[in-house]
Amino acid sequence: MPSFCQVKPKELPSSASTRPFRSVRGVDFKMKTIEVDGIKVRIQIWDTAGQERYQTITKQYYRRAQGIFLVYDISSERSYQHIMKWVSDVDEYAPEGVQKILIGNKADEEQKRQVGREQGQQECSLLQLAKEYGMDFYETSACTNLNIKESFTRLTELVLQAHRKELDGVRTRASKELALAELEEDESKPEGPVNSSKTCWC
Ligand SMILES: Nc1nc2c(ncn2[C@@H]2O[C@H](COP(=O)(O)OP(=O)(O)OP(=O)(O)O)[C@@H](O)[C@H]2O)c(=O)[nH]1
Repeated sequence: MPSFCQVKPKELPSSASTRPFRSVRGVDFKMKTIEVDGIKVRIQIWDTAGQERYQTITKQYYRRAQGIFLVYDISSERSYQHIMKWVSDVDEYAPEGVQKILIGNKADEEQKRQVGREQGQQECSLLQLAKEYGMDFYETSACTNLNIKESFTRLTELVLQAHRKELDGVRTRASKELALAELEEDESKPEGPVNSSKTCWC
């Protein structure tokens, strides 16, 4: 197993089309095209820095997010404990319907593992956390490509599903409002036949 890795952790496999990262302070940006259910989807990936000093900037990026990966390092108990903080930040700053996936990265570092895949029934066990917040969970490795494509595809699927539900909701509301407006219009019309001699100009 390599002790270091040249691959950026949130990168997708090279099979997807890419543009280089544009580095802003504390935030990296990348675009990818991936295929979900036979549909080509272009996604924007904002990789925000974890360090405290970038928090003011990075929090501003939560607002327009449709999907969020909460990433910890399986070889760092500390990074796992920080997940609760990320979760509360997401609750506070991200839009309500944002889709979330919990990621335990560096799965190739098995010999250094500090965070168990399943930590029994303990209150803050990994799966409990994922369940509590309704999140899917993957262990990934940017070194071996484990679950990288799968997790991006899943998050994209979740975002698309949520988007469809929202559109359906808008459509249903719009058609109900239209039906109501038509009903009101009908009710406001005078009853009985219209006097043609008064309305006809010919
Ligand atoms: N072994 C292993 N190393 C990894 C993996 N992913 C990232 N690394 C290494 O971990 C280190 C930190 O990676 P970064 O990409 O800077 O991590 P980050 O979470 O974006 O860090 P911040 O932006 O500072 O929050 C680098 O040395 C990477 O090569 C992985 O899956 N396995």
